Amino acid sequence: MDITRPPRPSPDDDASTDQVVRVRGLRKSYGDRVVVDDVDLDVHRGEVLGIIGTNGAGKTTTVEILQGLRRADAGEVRVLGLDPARDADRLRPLLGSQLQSSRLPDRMRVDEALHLFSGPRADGGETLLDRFGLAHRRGSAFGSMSGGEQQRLFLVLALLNRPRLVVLDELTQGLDPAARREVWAAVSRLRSDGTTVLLVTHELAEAEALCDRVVAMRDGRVLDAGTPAELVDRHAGRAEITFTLPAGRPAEQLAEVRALPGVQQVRRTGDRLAVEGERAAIAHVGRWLVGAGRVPADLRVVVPDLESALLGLLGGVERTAA
Ligand SMILES: Nc1ncnc2c1ncn2[C@@H]1O[C@H](COP(=O)(O)OP(=O)(O)OP(=O)(O)O)[C@@H](O)[C@H]1O
Repeated sequence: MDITRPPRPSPDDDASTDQVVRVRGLRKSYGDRVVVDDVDLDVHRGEVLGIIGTNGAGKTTTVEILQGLRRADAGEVRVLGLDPARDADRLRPLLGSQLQSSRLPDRMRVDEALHLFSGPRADGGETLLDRFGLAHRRGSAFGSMSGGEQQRLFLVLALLNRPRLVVLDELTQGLDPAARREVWAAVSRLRSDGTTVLLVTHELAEAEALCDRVVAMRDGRVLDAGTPAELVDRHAGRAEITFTLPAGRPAEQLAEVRALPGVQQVRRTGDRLAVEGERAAIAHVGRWLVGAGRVPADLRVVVPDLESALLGLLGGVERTAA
């Protein structure tokens, strides 16, 4: 398993006008503790970039530096061509943020919040409420809204001033599964609109569903970056397919399954097979079962996902350190 750092992009990459965020060699310490350690990050226009990783990995610190809320100790940071430390006033109107600890006064109504957060670039507050399913709540107090509605309101507020970059930090933390799905649907609408989004999350299913690319961090460092599928291919365990063999000749069937593309290991216990392999093996075993005449009732497939990829990545780091 290769957990080496991804290649550092050359300085010329900045020439692309599609680059919304460009970070090179970012460092930040609190006291003598380094919490962001030589981080490179790129966000391109129209993409949803996820930052995932362990607790205390430095994710929030990184996105707060990008927004000019904290100062870097070293490194180059450009957001929409601006240096957040020097140009915070010019940058702020171009960003839409939902921060990890966002909250509004319980008695503030939705329409009051829209008014309060409207800047000179604000546009289409009513349309946004409608799009995110909150039009009927415009007269409601914040404190009377469900967790999912509150988070969707934060999305509306983050979008109100037509930002060129939206930063979402732990958007679905503490939400129940149904509310989380509502918020995911809202973010995926942003994605299909081509909004550029930087999303910090612990929810790996969320990152997998919503992000074009993800950056995995631990202890202030980037471990790897790529599309969710690339990280799964590089670091997740194998796919596992288990089933009872269809009636026939088990020894021949076993040999056929072993020979299927992507299959790496087959264990047989009685008439039950456990097949391990690349994700492609799922398709080939499925086709073989259909060809064998009957899809077994006990067919079970465990597909490697981003969660197993992150665990594999963290495990790889530990093995390397040992
Ligand atoms: N103001 C601060 N002073 C001292 N240490 C801090 C401060 N803010 C954050 N830290 C520490 O820096 C480290 C990185 O914190 P950060 O919030 O960036 O991590 P994170 O990856 O967002 O973590 P989590 O997923 O738990 O929110 C943590 O160990 C945290 O305790």
